Amino acid sequence: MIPGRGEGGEDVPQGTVVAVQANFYQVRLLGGGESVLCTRRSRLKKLGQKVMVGDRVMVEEIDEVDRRGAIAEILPRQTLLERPPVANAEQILLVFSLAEPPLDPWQLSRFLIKAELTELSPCLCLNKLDLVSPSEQAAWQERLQQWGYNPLLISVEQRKGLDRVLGQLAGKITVIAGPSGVGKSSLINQLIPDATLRVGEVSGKLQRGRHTTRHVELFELPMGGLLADSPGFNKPDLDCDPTELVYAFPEAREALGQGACQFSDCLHRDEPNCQVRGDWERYDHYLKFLEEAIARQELRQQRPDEEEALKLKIKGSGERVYEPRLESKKYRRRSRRSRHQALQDLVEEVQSEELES
Ligand SMILES: Nc1nc2c(ncn2[C@@H]2O[C@H](COP(=O)(O)OP(=O)(O)OP(=O)(O)O)[C@@H](O)[C@H]2O)c(=O)[nH]1
Ligand SMILES: [Zn+2]
Repeated sequence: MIPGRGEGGEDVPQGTVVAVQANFYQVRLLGGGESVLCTRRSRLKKLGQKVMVGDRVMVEEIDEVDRRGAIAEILPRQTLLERPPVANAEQILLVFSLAEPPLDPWQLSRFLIKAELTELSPCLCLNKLDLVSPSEQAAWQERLQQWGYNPLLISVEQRKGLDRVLGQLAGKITVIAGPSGVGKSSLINQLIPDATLRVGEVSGKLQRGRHTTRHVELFELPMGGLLADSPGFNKPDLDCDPTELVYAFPEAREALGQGACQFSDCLHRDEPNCQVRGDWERYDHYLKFLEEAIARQELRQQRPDEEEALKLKIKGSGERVYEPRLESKKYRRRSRRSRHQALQDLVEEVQSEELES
C-alpha cells in the first residue's frame, strides 16, 4: 500500500484530523509522515459540514513540498462527543487521585455517570498510589469493583502502572478527563515525552485559551493512537433523560439484566416490585442524580429559551430553585457567536458552582 493511500490503493489519500485552528485543519495521513495543513472544500462548507478533531477525512490536492491540501470529504463518524468536540473517540480515560486531592466518591461517581452517558467507554485510572497505604489501595479497588469498574492504580511520579495505561490507549482515540490536580498533565507528559507530538498547540487571537471547551489539544501516542485533552468534560452536569440515568450505573444494569421492574416507566424510587432499588452503595447517588436530571428536564420543558440564562440550585434538602441570573456584561457583546459563547461560559459557571456547592 502506498503511504497515505486508501486500502485499495485508490487515488484519494485518507487521514485523521489532529487539530483544528480557525479554518485550517491539521491532518495526519494514513501511513505516517508529517501532517498536512488543509482547508475545507467549499462543497463541504455549503453542506454545512463541520470538520472536527478525530475526523477521518479524504484529502485532495496535496502539495508534498508545502505540506498543504484540501479536505474533500468527511467519512462517517463512529462516535461523536460534543464537549469536548471530538469525533471517533473510543474511550474516556478518567483520571482521579487517591490523595491530594482526596478521592471523593460523589465526584468520582458523577464523572463515571457522565462518561457512561456518552457512547464512549470509561476507563478509570487512580493516580498517586504512592501517597496511600497498600490496604487503602486495596480497599478502593474492592469498592470500585462493587461499582462495576476495574481501576488501574498508578503513580505517575514513581512511574508505576504506566505500561498498563499505555496498553489501554494504544491505537485508539481517547479523551482524558478528571478533576483538577489529580495529575493529568503529569501523566500526559510521562506518556508522551516528546513535546513535538503535541499536535494541537494553538496560537493567534482567534483562539480562546486552554480553559475553554472549544479548545481541544490532541497528542499522538508513541505507539499509535491519539489522546485528547480538554477541560470541556471536567464539569459534568447530568442532563440526561431521567429514565435513561439508571443505565449509567453498571450495578443497576446488572440488576435489570436479571429481571424487569413491574412498571416499564419505573424510576426506581418507591415503585412496587422495583428491581433496582435496594442495598447497593451507589443507590443514594442514583437518587440524587435522578433529582438533578428531573430538575433539568423540567427546566427544559417549562422554559426552553431561558434554560441557559437561569441558575439552577439544588439545595441540600433536594429542593430545586431556579434563580434568574443578573445580566452580566457577557450578554452585551454584539455578535451572535460571542453571545453564544457567553451563554456557554455561563452554563459552565453554573455547573461549576453546583459542583462546589
Ligand atoms: N505524590 C504524587 N504526586 C503526583 C503524582 N502525579 C502528579 N503529582 C503531582 O500532582 C500535582 C498536580 O499534577 P498535574 O499534572 O498538574 O495535575 P492536573 O490533573 O493536570 O491538574 P489541572 O491542570 O489543574 O487539571 C503536581 O504537583 C504533580 O507533581 C503522583 O503519582 N504522586
Ligand atoms: Zn424500578
